[in-house]
Amino acid sequence: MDYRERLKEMINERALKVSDRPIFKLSSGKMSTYYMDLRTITLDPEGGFIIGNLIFEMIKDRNPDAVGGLTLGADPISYATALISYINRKPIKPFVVRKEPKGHGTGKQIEGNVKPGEKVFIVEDVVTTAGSSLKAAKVARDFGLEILGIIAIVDREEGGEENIRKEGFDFFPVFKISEFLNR
Ligand SMILES: O=P(O)(O)OC[C@H]1O[C@H](OP(=O)(O)OP(=O)(O)O)[C@H](O)[C@@H]1O
Ligand SMILES: O=C(O)c1cc(=O)[nH]c(=O)[nH]1
Repeated sequence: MDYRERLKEMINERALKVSDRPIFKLSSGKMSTYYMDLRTITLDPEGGFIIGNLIFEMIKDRNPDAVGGLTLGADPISYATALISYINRKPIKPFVVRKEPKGHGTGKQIEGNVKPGEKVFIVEDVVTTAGSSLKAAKVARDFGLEILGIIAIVDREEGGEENIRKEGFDFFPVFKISEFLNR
């Protein structure tokens, strides 16, 4: 079984929760009959290894300097991709975008070893409205990073892609929700 197939199996077995009533509250405030708890996979040795490999393969030929996104969902994805990139002798640095600038110390909103002018991909576990990934992309762009695109493990196909493209960013989902659910 290839990495994508195995990841799909893990999502079906572990991450996808479905109800006949809209019991899941989303980040946008909307209620949903299903929820993708991808942290059960991104924060897992096999899941992290597979995701790191899949994303590294997706981005390596664009020669990005770094990969990162909005904490918390993006963090294990960025770290896994960075570790796999190093093993493959093509290091891509991870970075973290805080939800708000740090209130003391450095006052930074972007943590990591990135510098203005570097090329980056923004990563995300789930895209619904894309509010979170666009926040990360805009903070990164304002810092001076060049955004090569936004990558999500799962796109819920609820307008996120349109919102991302409206802002002028490319979007590369690994899966669309229609591969898991008929809605
Ligand atoms: O496309 P959107 O409408 O923005 O929704 C998707 C976002 O919601 C979840 O994060 P959440 O807001 O639960 O925050 P967390 O990562 O801090 O848990 C998920 O990890 C995405 O970041
Ligand atoms: O929209 C969200 O907040 C959201 C949906 C989902 O399926 N999974 C998740 O982690 N967040």
